[in-house]
Amino acid sequence: MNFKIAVLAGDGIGPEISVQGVDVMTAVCEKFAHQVSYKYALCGADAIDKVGDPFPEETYQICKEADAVLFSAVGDPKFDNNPTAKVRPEQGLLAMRKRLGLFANIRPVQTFKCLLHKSPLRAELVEGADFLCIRELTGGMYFGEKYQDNDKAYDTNMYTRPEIERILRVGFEYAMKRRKHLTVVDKANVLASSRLWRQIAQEMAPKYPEVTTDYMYVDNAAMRMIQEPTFFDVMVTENTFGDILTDEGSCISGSMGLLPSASTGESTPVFEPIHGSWPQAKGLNIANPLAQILSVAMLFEYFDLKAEGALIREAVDASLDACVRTPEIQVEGGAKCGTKEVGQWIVEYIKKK
Ligand SMILES: NC(=O)c1ccc[n+]([C@@H]2O[C@H](COP(=O)([O-])OP(=O)(O)OC[C@H]3O[C@@H](n4cnc5c(N)ncnc54)[C@H](O)[C@@H]3O)[C@@H](O)[C@H]2O)c1
Ligand SMILES: CC(C)[C@H](C(=O)O)[C@@H](O)C(=O)O
Ligand SMILES: [Mg+2]
Repeated sequence: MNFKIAVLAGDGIGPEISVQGVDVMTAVCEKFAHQVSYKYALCGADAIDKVGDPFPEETYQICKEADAVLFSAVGDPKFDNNPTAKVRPEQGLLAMRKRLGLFANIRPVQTFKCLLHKSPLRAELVEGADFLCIRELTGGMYFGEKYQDNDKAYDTNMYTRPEIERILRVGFEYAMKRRKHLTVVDKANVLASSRLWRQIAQEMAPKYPEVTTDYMYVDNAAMRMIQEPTFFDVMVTENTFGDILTDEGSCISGSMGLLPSASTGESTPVFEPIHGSWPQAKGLNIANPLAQILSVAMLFEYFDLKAEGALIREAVDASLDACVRTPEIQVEGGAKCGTKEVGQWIVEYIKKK
């Protein structure tokens, strides 16, 4: 392959983890004789500060022309603490997803054997948990009509049939490739939008007779995820619910810094950690780069380059086993490692293989 990669590092810990993702990408490309070139582009608060737009047109063009985007994180306290700011870093991320038509966000929730005790849940409970959350990414409340004044505000949770059908199809197809169990997560007992989701899912289910399809209210799903995470194989849900449930999912793995994702759809796919810019950790070399690095593994797998993805996963497992870990998942008495040390250990492992 001759990869053209757009790199959007963003804000907070974004630039630090981005470097590690790029270095891993380069190392794997060298190993497997792929060509790779990078174009760096502005987004988020950084882009607002520099050009006044969280997703400048130039960034869009760079993404559009790339084979894939390696995205890190956006967000800054100066906007988080100013609820009336009209231009916000997160709008850049949403604009990227919308303009690239990335309606399907694949968020795997997995456990690592040596990290089972790092979960706030009992190790025996999370052991073996391995599911995908398919999160709809370009619809719902995030993109529906909004209004805000000093006395009233609303967001509209709107979904159309084609939007629902295409994301459910992704859910059924992933279920077919996995353990053939799809859980449709909704709030159909209250929300009209959820009732349409459930109606369409019921229409589609007979086309996938091998898949066991069940329906679960989101409040129950939030409980079941920590009560019996091994219950799930593939869950499919709307934008807002998927956002919330996957942060919860990171507690199954043991850290927010472990969950990668792939945002796919009509145009250039984006590979991005599920976590944010963790501004408090900016520049401290403590952010876990594994969510970013595993996003690179998902990038290769998206292009059906399985050995490349597998090598990254092997290197990540080896780093964890060797206790080359960032502080939040380090063992007592373990070596002091940071973002760079973990990333570069993985790069060296790949080079030596
Ligand atoms: N995709 C994105 O760019 C994205 C996602 C979520 C939040 N945000 C933005 O990030 C900013 C901070 O939001 P937040 O504090 O709610 O969420 P966050 O994900 O940035 O941080 C929440 C907590 O998760 C942990 N964490 C996050 N990343 C980690 C990593 N790489 N390694 C280890 N631990 C990690 C930390 O304990 C942190 O306190 C806000 O501006 C928010 O809008 C952006
Ligand atoms: C920053 C925010 C817009 C974003 C989302 O809600 O989609 C983030 O939380 C995520 O999970 O990627
Ligand atoms: Mg989120």
